[in-house]
Amino acid sequence: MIRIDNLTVQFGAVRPLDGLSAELTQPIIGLVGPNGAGKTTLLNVFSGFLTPVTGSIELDGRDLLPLSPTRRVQAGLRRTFQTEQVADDLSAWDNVLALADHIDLKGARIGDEVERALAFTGLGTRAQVMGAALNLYERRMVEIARALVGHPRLILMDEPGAGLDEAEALRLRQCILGIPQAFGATVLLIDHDVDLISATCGETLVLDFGKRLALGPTRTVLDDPVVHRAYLGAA
Ligand SMILES: Nc1ncnc2c1ncn2[C@@H]1O[C@H](COP(=O)(O)OP(=O)(O)OP(=O)(O)O)[C@@H](O)[C@H]1O
Repeated sequence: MIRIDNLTVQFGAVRPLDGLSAELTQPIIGLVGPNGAGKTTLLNVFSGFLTPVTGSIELDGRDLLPLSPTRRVQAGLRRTFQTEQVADDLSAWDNVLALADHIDLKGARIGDEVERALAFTGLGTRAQVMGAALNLYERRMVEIARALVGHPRLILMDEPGAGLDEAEALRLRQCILGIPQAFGATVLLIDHDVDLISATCGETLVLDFGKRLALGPTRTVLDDPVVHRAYLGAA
């Protein structure tokens, strides 16, 4: 369970998040809104890249914001990025293993976890391929595999579907859908692909100008005329 309370981020006169509060309880949660609504800013606050001027975030009852970014990783917070962070000169295996630098898993156990994460994301046979030789879809899956290592509790995904073709988007969808059961983690998913959000997210939070425009079951939220006007009509 994620509890966001009165979160405000300010850059000069701009407030990318403005008094945002929300309780999120589903295993897969959508985060949508028009360009500039504050979605990535919210992920940056979760990760510790940004400090809000007010507010708090609790993950399963634990106050997240006082923790350093590294402690957040140890507490089970994971993230994939809009521009994927895969090192070209490391194999898929070593790219995933890199997360071990931030967690307490050592030796054989970390190897087992890397293997499981790569197999789950369909990269089992690509483990020794260098990052530079992986295609866009495979690089996205490496990012997701990295997020699955070391008992994740909350995985933040920033537009994992961007630039994928239809078949790849479908495989991504199946992967995301399987994460809560296979790894016991919640997924908070930003994407402009409404089909991906609809197919995966039990609930969806809609931001507009840094404020909460809607929150509820995904179908209800996406059918809301206010959401349509602010977001879907403009998408
Ligand atoms: N470092 C910064 N300094 C000043 N303004 C910023 C900074 N980062 C973000 N903003 C502003 O905050 C607002 C929210 O940006 P954010 O990237 O969170 O939106 P978003 O919903 O993720 O958009 P998109 O869908 O385009 O990725 C925008 O108006 C943006 O210009």
